[in-house]
Amino acid sequence: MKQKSNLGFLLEISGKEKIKLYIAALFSVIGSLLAIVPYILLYNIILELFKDTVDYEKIKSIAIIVSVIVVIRMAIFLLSGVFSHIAAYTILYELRMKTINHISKLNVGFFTGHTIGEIKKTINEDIEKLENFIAHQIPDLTSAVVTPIIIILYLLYLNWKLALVLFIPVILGIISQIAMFRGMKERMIHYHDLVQKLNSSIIQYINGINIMKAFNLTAKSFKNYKDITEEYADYWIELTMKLAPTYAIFLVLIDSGLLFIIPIGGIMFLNGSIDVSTYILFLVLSSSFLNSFRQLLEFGSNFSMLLEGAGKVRTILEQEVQTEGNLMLTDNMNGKVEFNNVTFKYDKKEVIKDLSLTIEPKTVVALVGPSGSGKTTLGQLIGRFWDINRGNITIDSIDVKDIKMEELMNKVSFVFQNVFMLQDSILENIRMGSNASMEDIVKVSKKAQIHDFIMSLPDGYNTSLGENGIKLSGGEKQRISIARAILKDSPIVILDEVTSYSDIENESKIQEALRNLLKNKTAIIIAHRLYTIKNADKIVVLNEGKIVEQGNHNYLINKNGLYRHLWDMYDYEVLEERSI
Ligand SMILES: Nc1ncnc2c1ncn2[C@@H]1O[C@H](COP(=O)(O)OP(=O)(O)OP(=O)(O)O)[C@@H](O)[C@H]1O
Repeated sequence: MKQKSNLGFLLEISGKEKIKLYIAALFSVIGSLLAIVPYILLYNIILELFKDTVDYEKIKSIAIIVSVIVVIRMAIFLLSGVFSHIAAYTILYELRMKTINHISKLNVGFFTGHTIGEIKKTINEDIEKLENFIAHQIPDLTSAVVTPIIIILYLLYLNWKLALVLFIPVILGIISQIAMFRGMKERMIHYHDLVQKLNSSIIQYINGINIMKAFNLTAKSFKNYKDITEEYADYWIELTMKLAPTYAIFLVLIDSGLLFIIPIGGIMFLNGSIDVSTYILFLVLSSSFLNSFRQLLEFGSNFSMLLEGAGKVRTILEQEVQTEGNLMLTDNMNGKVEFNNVTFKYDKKEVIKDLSLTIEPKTVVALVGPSGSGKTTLGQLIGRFWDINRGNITIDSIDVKDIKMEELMNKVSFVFQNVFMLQDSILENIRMGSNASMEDIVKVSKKAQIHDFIMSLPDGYNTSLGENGIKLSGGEKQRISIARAILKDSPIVILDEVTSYSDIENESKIQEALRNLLKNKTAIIIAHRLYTIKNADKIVVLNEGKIVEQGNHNYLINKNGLYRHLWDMYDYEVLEERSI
C-alpha cells in the first residue's frame, strides 16, 4: 500500500516536467529502435555476400546508411539525456526548496523526533537518488518496455512458432527475479535504517569530538561508529551471498537465451519451416530483445530502494505544518502571560500536567525545580516550540495559537545558554536581519557589556566570526545574544540557564547586561543557580510538571518546602551579592 503511494508520489513529482520527460522517453525509444537497424542492415549485407553475383555498390550504400544511423542514434540519445537531465534537476531543485520550506514551518518538536543525520540524508541523498529515476530510469524504462514489445511483435509476424521459443527464457527470468526480490521491501527498510544510523553516528562523532576527548570517550564513540559501519558491511555481504546464486541463474538464463533459439531455429531451418534469412534475423533480434528485457528486470532492484527513499521525502512533506494564527499584538501591549490548565506531552509521557500560572506584566518570574521538572519546556511553550495537548496559553488574553507566528516571535525573545552564531561579522550577528543603524548597535552593545570587547578587536564590529574568523568565549557569545535581545526589544523575554558561567568577571558582566535587558519587560528566567533569581518578583517551583510552590524568596524560605530544600543544598551566603 505504502509502496504504491510512494510510486504515486514519484510520478506526481515527475509529472511537473512531463513534456520534457515525454520528449526524452520518445527520443530514447527511437534511439533504441535505431540501435536494431544496423543489425538488420548488416544482415542484408551478409545476404548480399552469399549471392552468386555480389552487388558491391549496394553493400557500400548500406554501409554508409549504417554509419549515418549510428551517428543519428548517438545524437538522439544525447538529446534524450539533455531533456531528461534538465527535467530532473529542475524537479530536484523544486523538491529540495519545497522540503526545506516545509521543514521551516514545522514545530521544533519535529527536529527532536528526527535526528539531524536522518533529515540530512533525506534532503541530500534520498532526493539526489530521484535524479537517477527521473533522468535515467524514466527514459530507459520506456525504451526497455517499448523496444522488446516491438521486436517480439515483429518476430511473431515473421514466424510466431519460433518467436514463442523466446518466452522460455523470459518466463524463467521472471521466476528467478521473483525469488530474488522476495522480502526486498523489508531489506530496503533495514538498509535505510542503517544508512540513517551511519549518518547520525558520523555527525554525533564529529560534533561531539571535543567533549569525547575531554572525557576520554573517543574510543567508545568511535566504537559506536565502527559497530554501525560493520553492521552496514555485514548487511551487504549477507545480501550479496543470498542473492548471488539466483542472480547468476538469472544472468545465465538471459544470456543463454539464444541457446533455445539456435537449436530450435536450426531444426526448423533443416526441416524447411524457415529460410536462412529468417533464421539469421531471429538470431540477431533475439539478443536485442533479451538485452532490453534484462534491463527491464534489473530496473526492479533499484526501484524498491528508490521507492523507500521517496517515502522518506514524502514523510517530511506530509508532516503537518504548524497552524498559523493571524492576530497581531498591540505595540503598547502589557505582556501578561497566562497558562490555563495546560497539559503537554512530548511523546506519551506528560511533562506538563494541568498547570495554571499567571505572569503579571513587567515582572520577573523565575522557574526553578529539579532537573527534568519541565522548566525549559514551559518556557518554550510560550513561543510555540511545541503545541500543547490541553488548555491554553495566552498573551494579553490572546491564545498564542491565534497570534501570527512572526508577530509571536517578534514579541517574545529567547536567550539560551547555547548561542547560535552566524558565520558573519559581529555587527550582523547583533543586527540579525533587522535594519538597525550602527548607532543603535553600539548602544545595545554597551548595554550588553560587550562594546569594549568588540572595540578591542582589530576589525571592531566588522570582525568575522566562525570558521575563518575569531572564536568567542561562552560568556562573550552570551553577551552578544543579550545585545540581540536588547535590540529586538520584545516585551516578553525568556532566559534559559543563561547565568551558569563560572568565571566571575564574565558572570558579573552578564548580570549587568541582563539587568539592562529586563528593564520594563515581562521576564521568565529558568535557573539552576538559585542565587541568581533571589530577587525575582515571583519564584515558581516545579516538580514533575506541576507547580508545587510559588511566592517570593523570603516567603518560600519560610515555607520550608522544596525551594528551601533546594536552597539549603548550597551555601549561598557568599554569592548573595551577585543576584539580578
Ligand atoms: N525534545 C524532547 N523530547 C522528548 N522528551 C523531552 C524533550 N525535551 C525534554 N524532554 C523530557 O521532558 C521532561 C522535562 O524536560 P525539561 O527540559 O523541560 O526539564 P527541565 O526542568 O528544564 O530540566 P533541566 O533542569 O535538566 O534542564 C524531561 O523528562 C525530559 O527528559
